Amino acid sequence: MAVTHLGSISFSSSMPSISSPSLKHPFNFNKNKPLIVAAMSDDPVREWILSEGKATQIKGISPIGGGCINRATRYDTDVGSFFVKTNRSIGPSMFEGEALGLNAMYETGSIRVPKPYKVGSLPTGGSYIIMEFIEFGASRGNQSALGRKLAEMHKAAKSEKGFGFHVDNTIGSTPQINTWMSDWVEFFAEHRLGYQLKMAHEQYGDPTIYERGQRLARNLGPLFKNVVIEPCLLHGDLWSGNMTYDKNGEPVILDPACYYGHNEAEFGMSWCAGFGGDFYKAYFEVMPEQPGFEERRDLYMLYHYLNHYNLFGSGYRSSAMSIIDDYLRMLSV
Ligand SMILES: Nc1ncnc2c1ncn2[C@@H]1O[C@H](COP(=O)(O)OP(=O)(O)OP(=O)(O)O)[C@@H](O)[C@H]1O
Repeated sequence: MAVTHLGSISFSSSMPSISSPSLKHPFNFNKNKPLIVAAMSDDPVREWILSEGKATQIKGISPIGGGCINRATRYDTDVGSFFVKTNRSIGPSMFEGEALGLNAMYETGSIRVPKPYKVGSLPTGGSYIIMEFIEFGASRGNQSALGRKLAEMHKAAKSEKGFGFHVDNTIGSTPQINTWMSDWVEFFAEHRLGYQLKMAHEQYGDPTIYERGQRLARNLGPLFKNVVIEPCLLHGDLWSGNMTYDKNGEPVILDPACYYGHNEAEFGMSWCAGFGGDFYKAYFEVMPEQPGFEERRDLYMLYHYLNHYNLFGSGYRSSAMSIIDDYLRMLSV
């Protein structure tokens, strides 16, 4: 099994090495001392919890429902609980992307996110991620706190590399390309809209949405007039299933598809996020609304509608198509 070092966090995996200088290992893993894994343990999750996790006893293991893609489990130990997700068929790259995203958000010290501890391969194939277990309270809570803390995260984490992320990750189970680019409009046109449009064309043989969508993607410029766009750290998949509150009522965000992008792109899933007036008011107090925000709302939703079309089929096609047609009319292209 190859060993990947991500700055000072270490993930055992078969993936090539990637680096992210901001990452820190929760248990003071010594980055100068490579982790040598002679043979893969039969149960690497248990092994990690009982070694680097510092537990001496696992008191209980229980399944957690709610996720669609992975199996989620709670491990209760004498040093507290751990949250573990496993995937029986996909290698560790998906969880590495999740861990890098969680860690980047965690490091901002703004909104609460579970701290990632470990990613690795399973001996039977597949992969796992171990992270901090968070005791949840109500699933709906203070919207102002959510808006303010999300904006604080956007404000705190800026990228010097431009728009993109350290690794490609997934949005749902669709690949999300995060190759760094210096221009946001080009990034969004190519890696967000362009990628999904190509997928729809290949998957469904849908030249209409492809051609009209590409025409829109080539003509986005006027929608960004007089806007200063900084690469902010985005959760990337912020809908109600990925937001909750801890038992103290603090907002928590989970299961990210992080990248550095235009902050407004964070609202692309707002059609199933339940953001209300209090949320936006608090958000804009920290990250002021920019000119043309309302005109760009649908554009950012389009990416996610296209992704839903690609993931779940034709039920989402008409939403995507009508957004594209409206913009083509508005922009006269
Ligand atoms: N750190 C955590 N601590 C406690 N419970 C968690 C934690 N992270 C997630 N959960 C719970 O576990 C469930 C499954 O997690 P998650 O949604 O991340 O799974 P997934 O299969 O990767 O996601 P999805 O299929 O929704 O994309 C969630 O509904 C959530 O309630």
